[in-house]
Amino acid sequence: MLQIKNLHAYYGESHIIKGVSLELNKKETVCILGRNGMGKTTFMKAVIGLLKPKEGQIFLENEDITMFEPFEKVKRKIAYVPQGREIFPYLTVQENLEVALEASNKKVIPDFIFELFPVLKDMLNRKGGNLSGGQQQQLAIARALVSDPKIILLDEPTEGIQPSIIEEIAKVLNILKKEKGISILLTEQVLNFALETSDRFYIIEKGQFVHETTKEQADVQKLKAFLTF
Ligand SMILES: Nc1ncnc2c1ncn2[C@@H]1O[C@H](COP(=O)(O)OP(=O)(O)OP(=O)(O)O)[C@@H](O)[C@H]1O
Repeated sequence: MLQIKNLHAYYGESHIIKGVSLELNKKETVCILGRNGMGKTTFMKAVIGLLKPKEGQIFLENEDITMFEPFEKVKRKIAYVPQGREIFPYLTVQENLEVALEASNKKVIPDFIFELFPVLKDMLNRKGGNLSGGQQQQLAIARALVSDPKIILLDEPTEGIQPSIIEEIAKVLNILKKEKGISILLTEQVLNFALETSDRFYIIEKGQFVHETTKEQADVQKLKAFLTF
């Protein structure tokens, strides 16, 4: 459903993403694994349109969306959860979710969001900035779900989060895929989380994919070696 072909992205003159291609199918979770600074965030920014690719193409169900602005991609049901969450710290949980509501055509926050993240229901009046890192990540995913996406892009969702909440987030991602039919493209450094959630893996090094495998065929030791210095 999402096809990325020979994508190149730059910061000014710095060539960061160097000809990356991948396919994300319906009801599939694909994970890009890589160490710090290998280009995961840059790749995600290029896919959602915060950074315009210099070369290559992105197709959503055969429509070329390469140069679309992020809001146009959101309209086409692609949601993005950035690294660091970027929730509004001075708005309450409810207000954070309502901001996303304004951008969608819904009037109320769908109930299933609170079924997935009961903790958010208990904290509706709490300021986003007063939540733990894990709760903020849950809020960020919840906010992405308000727009009823077909595809979710998640940039390092486990970063700075305690293990029990990582486990909860893994469960939610699996529910979203299996029960809601959402396709997920994520970046990670935490291999266990990736193995729990993802069907296929790409290893990124210096802006290029250097290894690709399905979960069934994955050599876990090899994946681990790519992630350690
Ligand atoms: N705004 C920027 N301007 C110039 N270079 C940048 C910018 N942001 C990142 N880079 C460089 O691009 C390269 C890839 O960075 P990127 O943030 O995409 O990596 P990453 O794999 O997401 O790492 P991390 O896990 O640390 O976020 C790094 O060499 C980084 O220094």
